[in-house]
Amino acid sequence: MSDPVPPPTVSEHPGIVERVRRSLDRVIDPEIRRPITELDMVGDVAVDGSGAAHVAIRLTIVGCPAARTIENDVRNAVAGVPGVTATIVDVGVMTPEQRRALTERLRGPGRREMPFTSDSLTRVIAVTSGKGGVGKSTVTANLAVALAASGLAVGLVDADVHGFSIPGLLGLDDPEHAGRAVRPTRVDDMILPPVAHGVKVISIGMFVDDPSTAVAWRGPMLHRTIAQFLTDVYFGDLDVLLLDLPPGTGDVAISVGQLLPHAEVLVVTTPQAAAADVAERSGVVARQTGQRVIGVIENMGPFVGPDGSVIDLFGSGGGADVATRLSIGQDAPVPLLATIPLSPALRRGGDAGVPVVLGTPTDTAATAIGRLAEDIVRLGRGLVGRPLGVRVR
Ligand SMILES: Nc1ncnc2c1ncn2[C@@H]1O[C@H](COP(=O)(O)OP(=O)(O)OP(=O)(O)O)[C@@H](O)[C@H]1O
Repeated sequence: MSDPVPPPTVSEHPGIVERVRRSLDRVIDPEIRRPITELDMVGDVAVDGSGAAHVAIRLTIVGCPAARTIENDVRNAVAGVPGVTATIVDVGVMTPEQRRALTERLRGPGRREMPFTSDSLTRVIAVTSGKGGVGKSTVTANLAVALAASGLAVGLVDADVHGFSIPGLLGLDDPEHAGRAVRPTRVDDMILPPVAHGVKVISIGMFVDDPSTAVAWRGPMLHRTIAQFLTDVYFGDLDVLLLDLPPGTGDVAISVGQLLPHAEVLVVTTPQAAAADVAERSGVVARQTGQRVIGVIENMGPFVGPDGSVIDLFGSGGGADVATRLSIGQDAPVPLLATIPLSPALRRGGDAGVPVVLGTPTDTAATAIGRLAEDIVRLGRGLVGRPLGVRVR
């Protein structure tokens, strides 16, 4: 669609068109997370004799889900420019050439490559567990949100293909289709990850109509999917990319090990001795692919009731035990980074799609996860001579 021919600029406010344009620097595309002026989404801008500003906006695709937000933000930004009496926004769509130019600019020209190499400034942290149901996804979702709340640019890949739960935990359910996650926006072959609580999220659950579909996938298909998540999804510049792996030592863990051999690994376990045995195995497999286990998280630890009574459902000591065992064979000891207690608020927050670190930040599980996030930032990559990879914006 071509931009409308602008009316003449009013003369009694010299430079007003430039000021209107500059005000649009503050309008951020909610999916790409960059100013619309940088994304060539602003077409002609003019101000007519009555002081009405005419702004042409080019959306990436027809039916862009962010259209309403962008239009409102444009109105608000332009309304603040002295001399502007009204704002008329003409919303159009980019031409295929403009769209191609945009995707090339964001991703670089030519063949798409995996941006998360060992040279990249993004810290890649894979979260694994031995057994299912130990709260790995709940902890990962909360950790991602806590890191984002501290000012970091955070991405989260839900690689738990057989039991994807991240969209639900972060409130990314499709309001129109019960049991389905929201669909990501596609700009040509570039996928824009939905953003929840400041975290850019991608999950297999966003691509399947029937949640049981993914369960049937074999190794090569899973590998291609994870590889595609890492190359075709536009995460932009991230400080931290978290991956929620499926429990155990299956195909996905091995693929992630091959695709991201420099990833740091967090192992989640419960205090139970039986869980500790299998948790250790996932850490060992991660290490075999070259990844480094940076810590153990013990989840579902003792719950202290309001009357001070302690409910010790899963016993104790599992986390410390895994940390000790994984320390053997690593040049530095593996720390037990956090003990997160059993917490009804943590469970409720997950069910409601509002992570406890935001919904009930004073809850003991929330404070434990908050400290975990701080420790992870403080630990940096932990490798001497490597860039820290963490940048507070
Ligand atoms: N500390 C906790 N206190 C109370 N409930 C918890 C806690 N951690 C997790 N849960 C609950 O336990 C259940 C399992 O959690 P979650 O789905 O995160 O586990 P998981 O390890 O990712 O499982 P899987 O890998 O098999 O998908 C959820 O209902 C979650 O709300």
